[in-house]
Amino acid sequence: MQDTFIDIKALDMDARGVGHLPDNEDGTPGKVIFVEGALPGERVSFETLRKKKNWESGRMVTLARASSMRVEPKCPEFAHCGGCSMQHLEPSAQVAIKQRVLEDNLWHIGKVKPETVMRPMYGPTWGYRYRARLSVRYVAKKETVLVGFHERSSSYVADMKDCKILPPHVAQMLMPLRELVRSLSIYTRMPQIEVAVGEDVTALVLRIMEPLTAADEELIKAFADQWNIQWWLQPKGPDTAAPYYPLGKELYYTLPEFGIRMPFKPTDFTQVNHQINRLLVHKALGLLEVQKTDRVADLFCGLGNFTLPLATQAREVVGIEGSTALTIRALENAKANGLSEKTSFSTRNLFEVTKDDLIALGKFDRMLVDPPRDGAVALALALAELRETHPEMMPRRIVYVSCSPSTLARDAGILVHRAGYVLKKAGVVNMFPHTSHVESVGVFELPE
Ligand SMILES: C[S@@+](CC[C@H](N)C(=O)[O-])C[C@H]1O[C@@H](n2cnc3c(N)ncnc32)[C@H](O)[C@@H]1O
Ligand code: SF4
Repeated sequence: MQDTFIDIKALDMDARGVGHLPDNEDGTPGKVIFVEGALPGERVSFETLRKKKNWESGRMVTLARASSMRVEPKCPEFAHCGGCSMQHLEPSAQVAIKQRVLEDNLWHIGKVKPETVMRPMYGPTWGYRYRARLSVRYVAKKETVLVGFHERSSSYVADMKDCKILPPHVAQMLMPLRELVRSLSIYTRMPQIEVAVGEDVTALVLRIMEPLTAADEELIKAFADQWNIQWWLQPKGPDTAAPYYPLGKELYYTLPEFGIRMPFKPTDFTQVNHQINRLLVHKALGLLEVQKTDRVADLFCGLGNFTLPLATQAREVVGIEGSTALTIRALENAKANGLSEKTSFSTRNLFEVTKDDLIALGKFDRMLVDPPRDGAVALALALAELRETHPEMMPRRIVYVSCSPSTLARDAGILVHRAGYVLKKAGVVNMFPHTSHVESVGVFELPE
């Protein structure tokens, strides 16, 4: 059978090329086709993997016309590993596409346009992933253990011998980790290893479903000595993770611009890379235009990543977070950095925050919001209601840091069309190069 060729017009959120089959004989448009590995501007043939009434998805077979933006993927695992989806696209074109995704979402979902689209923020392009969850699987057929990310659209673990987005010292450990796991008595009972890189130490959290034997303990201690890492053991949920060997090392990152040092646990939420985090904090605080006399809210504050730097500039900062463990860490970190007097923290489910809660919290001059993927719809609605009854209590400026352009767009729609804010600026942060994750920032202001 002859291959069907199509022209690729766009890229979808999973970095698949999007094209159409030719129009049908009755004049109706041909099916939409999503092609893995194809880029906008290219002409490709494809092999179908899924077929639905209105669309098909598949994999590129022949590249008849290549995009000028196509580059050779740096990682040999790229073809099968699900960790990256855009390595075949020139890095600046990846960012341009993410910016388009952000603007399209803001317009189509939120019906808003920023007054200014900010220049993208760049961090390191390779070796940036300081936090990662690696899956561990024993493959009986091959008599081997795999340690790595999942394969593309599958639950299998990729046969990942190297990785270009993990820091080189972590990537170098991938093969030795396979050997280590295989040599342990419980090699079928350890489903994952979490990695967290601090400034002085790299922690590996070993999820164990059965206790280690004395011989296992010797082996993993020798590994820690050889690779200069700290083992943590996690027998059950994330709260059970505890340092194991060697003890006395502390995982932390710093924000030198603000003289802040942040200890953290490897299972805590921290931004993916310390360098880009420094830029993000610098940029977000600049956009918030904090004044010395301001009372500021940091919502979804985690361990205080924005709260503590804010406290060096504002009169008072109130951090609110859903996880008790992180709230406690934020309190400890404020104390360790001499910022307790200017900060307070509490645990609250912000997915249920109401107008009355906002009134009870008191007036904030500015607000930093950094929610998980679900966004902050309850907050946006609460602010819209506040406008009706207590407009004097609304924060003048909001900086919204987002890891999901669609929920940012939804919340931006509410903030602009119902709460009366203006979307002054929006832009992307290239926090996750080569993946389809889009990190972005929006700046909202009340008109004078
Ligand atoms: C993207 S992280 C930001 C953390 C922090 N701002 C930082 O930069 O490290 C989102 C935070 O929201 C918290 N969170 C998730 N669901 C929440 C909820 N329903 N209410 C309050 N906080 C929540 C998470 O625990 C996490 O700390
Ligand atoms: S996640 Fe690592 S191993 Fe997988 S494709 Fe990306 S760079 Fe390669």
